[in-house]
Amino acid sequence: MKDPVRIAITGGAGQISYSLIFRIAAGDMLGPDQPVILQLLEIPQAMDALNGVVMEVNDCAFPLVQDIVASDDPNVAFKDADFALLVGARPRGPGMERKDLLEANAAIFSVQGKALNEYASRDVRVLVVGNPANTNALIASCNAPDLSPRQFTAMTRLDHNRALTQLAQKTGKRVTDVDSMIIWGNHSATQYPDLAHTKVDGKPAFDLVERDWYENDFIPTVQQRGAAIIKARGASSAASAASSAIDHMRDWALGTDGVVSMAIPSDGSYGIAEGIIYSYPVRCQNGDYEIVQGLEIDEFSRAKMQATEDELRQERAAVEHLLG
Ligand SMILES: NC(=O)c1ccc[n+]([C@@H]2O[C@H](COP(=O)([O-])OP(=O)(O)OC[C@H]3O[C@@H](n4cnc5c(N)ncnc54)[C@H](O)[C@@H]3O)[C@@H](O)[C@H]2O)c1
Ligand SMILES: O=C(O)C[C@H](O)C(=O)O
Repeated sequence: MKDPVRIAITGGAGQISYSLIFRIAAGDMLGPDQPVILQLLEIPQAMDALNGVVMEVNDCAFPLVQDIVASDDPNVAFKDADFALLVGARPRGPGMERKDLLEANAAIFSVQGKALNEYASRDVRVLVVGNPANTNALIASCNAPDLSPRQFTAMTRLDHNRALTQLAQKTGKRVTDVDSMIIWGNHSATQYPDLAHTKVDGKPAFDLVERDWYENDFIPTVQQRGAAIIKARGASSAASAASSAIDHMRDWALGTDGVVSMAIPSDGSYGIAEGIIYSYPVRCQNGDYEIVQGLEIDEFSRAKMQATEDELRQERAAVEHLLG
């Protein structure tokens, strides 16, 4: 049996965690031969609810779970963490944009960045799910100067997965037939789901779908999917967010043949200047990710990539005081 890894999950009593924790405990993230120690963080007012979640995890008798730590202290929850899934934050309600949460949630990520810097494993991989995820990840990273910025990522995998299904359904194929889906930019309504490089069953997506569907149906549907779910469910996406968080971490840690979307520190690739957490197409191997390079960008794509970059720069400007 392998040595256990420590997985910190914040917002342990929330909606997303109610799916996420159990799937990680079952081995969906790191495989059926990887024991885990779960380190769950909540705010003091939610500790009773968190203890209820711990009771349920125990009652599942998951063979992979070696220990569970439940705490309201980030320094305890992040101690020696190999993976940190930062989910705990306020969700938006109807009529709000994700950036409206910036003020309420930003402070959480500066505190947690400092705690990760001080207490987590030096190799910790961090995924920010709490919204606005890209800018919260930037805040956490800037408050963790002893860790590499590359260790801080934000989740656009849910957008990626949404886009896969939209295209598969439109073309009458399966999601596994779709290759090189790309989400560029922010996990927000300005994100750019790009089909210019996507293939379905080996054929360019643009040979199979109308331009009108792409511009006026596919792009807005993916951009607005979170709001559509809030309208339908009366609460923001939870099980699908948990599933995508697992996909993101699994591919990062264990690798994947395909192209996936991850929001990562911009490094100048594709003309996106440094200083923001921007979603790029990446390939994951040997526990690391690399941006897919060399894709041709036409004028339509360039304008959309620029718009979402502009929004991220505005979000950054609004939290400059928290960037350390
Ligand atoms: N990136 C994405 O694709 C994506 C998808 C879905 C939801 N989200 C976001 O994820 C976040 C969580 O969503 P949810 O539906 O689970 O919300 P929720 O309100 O059900 O749960 C959030 C939990 O976080 C806890 N929390 C708040 N502050 C905390 C802190 N400082 N430390 C630890 N825990 C804290 C709360 O007590 C609560 O239990 C929201 O911001 C939501 O918008 C992101
Ligand atoms: O849309 C939201 O506010 C929740 C989440 O970010 C989503 O995309 O479902």
